[in-house]
Amino acid sequence: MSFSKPLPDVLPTSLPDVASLVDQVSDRATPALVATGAYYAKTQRTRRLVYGILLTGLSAYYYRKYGRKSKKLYAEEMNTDEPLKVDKDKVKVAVDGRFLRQLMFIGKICVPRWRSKTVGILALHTFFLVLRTYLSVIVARLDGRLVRDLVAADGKEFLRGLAYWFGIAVPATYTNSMIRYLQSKLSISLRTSLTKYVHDLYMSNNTYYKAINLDNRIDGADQLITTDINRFCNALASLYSNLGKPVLDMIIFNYQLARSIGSLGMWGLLVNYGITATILRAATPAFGKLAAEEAKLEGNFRSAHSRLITNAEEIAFYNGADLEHSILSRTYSRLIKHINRIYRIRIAYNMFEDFLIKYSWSAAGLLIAAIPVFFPDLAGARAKRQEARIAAEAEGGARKSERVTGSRTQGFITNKRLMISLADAGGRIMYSYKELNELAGYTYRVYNMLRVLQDLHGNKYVKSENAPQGEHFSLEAIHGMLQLGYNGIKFDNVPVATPNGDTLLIRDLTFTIGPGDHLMITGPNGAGKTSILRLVAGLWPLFRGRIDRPDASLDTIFYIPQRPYLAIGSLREQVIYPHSVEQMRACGRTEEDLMGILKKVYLEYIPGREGGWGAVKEWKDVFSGGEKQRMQLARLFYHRPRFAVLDEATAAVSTDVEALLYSTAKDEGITIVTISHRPSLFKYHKFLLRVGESGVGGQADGWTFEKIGGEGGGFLASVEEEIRKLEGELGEIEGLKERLRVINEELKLGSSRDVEGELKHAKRTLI
Ligand SMILES: Nc1ncnc2c1ncn2[C@@H]1O[C@H](COP(=O)(O)OP(=O)(O)OP(=O)(O)O)[C@@H](O)[C@H]1O
Repeated sequence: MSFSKPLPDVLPTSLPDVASLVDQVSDRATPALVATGAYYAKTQRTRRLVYGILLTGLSAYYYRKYGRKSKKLYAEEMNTDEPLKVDKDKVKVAVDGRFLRQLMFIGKICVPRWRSKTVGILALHTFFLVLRTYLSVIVARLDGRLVRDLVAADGKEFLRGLAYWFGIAVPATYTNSMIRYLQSKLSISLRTSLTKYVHDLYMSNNTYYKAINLDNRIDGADQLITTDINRFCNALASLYSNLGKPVLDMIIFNYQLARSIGSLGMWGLLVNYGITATILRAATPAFGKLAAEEAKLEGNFRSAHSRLITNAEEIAFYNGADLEHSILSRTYSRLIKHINRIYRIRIAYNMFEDFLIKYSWSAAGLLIAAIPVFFPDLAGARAKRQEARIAAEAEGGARKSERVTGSRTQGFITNKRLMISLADAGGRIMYSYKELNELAGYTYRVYNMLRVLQDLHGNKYVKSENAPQGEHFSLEAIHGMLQLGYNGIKFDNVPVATPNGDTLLIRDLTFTIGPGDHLMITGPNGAGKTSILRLVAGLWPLFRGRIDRPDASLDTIFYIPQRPYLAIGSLREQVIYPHSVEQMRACGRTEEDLMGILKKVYLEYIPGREGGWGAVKEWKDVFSGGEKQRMQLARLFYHRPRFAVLDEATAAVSTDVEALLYSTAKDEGITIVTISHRPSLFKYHKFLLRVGESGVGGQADGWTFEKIGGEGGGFLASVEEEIRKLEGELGEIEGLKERLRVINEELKLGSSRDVEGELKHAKRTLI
């Protein structure tokens, strides 16, 4: 469609490249792992052969499970050429291949290129994470040394160790606070990229309108954009440090430990991790799904409140507080019930997790740290070297045993501290699994939102599952053409149908108006009058036919909708909407000009009453219904378009303002298209389009287009019809009068004078 604005350049146009990246990595990783296994098998001892086979087997297993399978499984879903199908009843969230692919898709939007601020923050963050791990190793060693000197009662060395301890505290604390700071910066940076991208999509090509009116795949876009993106970014940034740091810790500490506790101890540790991870994975409840559900319920609760604020006056007039109260309570209790369920699930899970990670791991850690003490032959290279050195240096006897004890104490304390850090790191990785699950939930929601917004931006829709059968048109087959640049409005065989294509409102509409051809559109409620404008504005899909219309700029065509809209901002901005103050100044318009415009619509008292042009208020609550409509007319005179489309825009203004509006508009060379039921407006127009007439097969999808006052007496015919209608209604009054008189006589309630009074009143009301 010619309205289209190109998609932002960061848009991943298709996903297969991401998917193939995953595949390439997996394809390369597997042979590399196989080769590593083979290397171990060939060059080392039998024990390493077993490790090699184990490693190869494991990697092949995981690749088959999550790599290839996920590619096939999710190929259709991840294909951005096809609109995304969202099953709202069945939330599919888990830490699996689909999650990784969705995360990569979003990641590409957050970090579109390597030379970006986010990558800089990430690099700095990584640097501090590595530094912290390095400092932890130094602290562990220092701890061992301090205890050794304490046991040996070596005061001088002990004090020196203490000095080092304080020396390390400064970079260590700085590193810790930098990590926290960079984590927040990372989250903000991710959020900024995502929000900017979403705003670009949402606010162009009428995507925001389509998301609400034409497609029901996402609920509560506001909640998704304001809250879910934020949660996603926080979860992702915290996961990076919560997962990145412990993973790094594990590698470095394991390496350090291997040098002390020997490879048996190391493999003991790895087996311990493997078993724990498998048990936890199997036992972890579906936290991702629960988080996605929670976010949805939060959204419902929030939107119930937003609706109340938006419609406060209407609800108050209806006295609808009780019903609205029950709606609010219901949405809140649904949310709380769900949150309570999550908490209950967490009690058992946390107990299990703590037992497994804190207690069983500590016991395993103590056992492993004791290996060099009880089985010196199985100890690591460093421990053996140290023992040998002591043996060579010591003269023997008591002196040797003292030094051996000191060394063992130092080794044990260092190992214990490393084990504690390792257990902590391992624990955090395991705990992160829960966070990872929650991240999967937010990823699912954000991914769906992004994909649906991209679809809508590119006019790709998915028909509702509940759409009635036998519909006339399909959102998946839009063949119409909307052409800009025409000096008039021209419809050529355009069917006006509801967006889901199930109702044909007007059959093959064809008419043309040019400059000065003021058009009035009339017809019964729901016949499709406003829908004609929706098609002209490009809001609804044009299934077939062709529409030619002026360019989309404000000085060519201007719409005044049925429900007046008042924007956030000053009084000045209400008149010039959607211009900004800068645009107004650039056009050379002043406040005096604005005052002249307000005079035309009899609103010149407003700036004085409201405190000047700069006053900022909630204007929808400040203006009366008629004032709101007159403000809309003021906008029309400010923009002076070539064509103005008024949808019941004068229903609440008095007839004198109405008359002035039409004569002023015509004086200013504005061609008017009016939607109205009121025959009194006929006289201002040149053409009349009636919709909702009897059409093919007696359906109300017919229409007539005629010249008012032209040949065939279209206008006169309509006036005569109106007179006939009024006479019919008056005839009914005569009948009622007679009936009332008879009843009054029967009831002996007196003369018909009071009845006549009633009737006079009724007549006055009618006229
Ligand atoms: N987003 C939508 N999706 C599906 N149907 C819609 C949508 N918006 C409006 N409709 C339906 O389209 C039909 C025509 O609506 P339209 O607003 O064009 O009527 P109208 O002739 O302007 O009525 P009125 O005189 O009451 O303003 C109505 O039946 C309405 O329910």
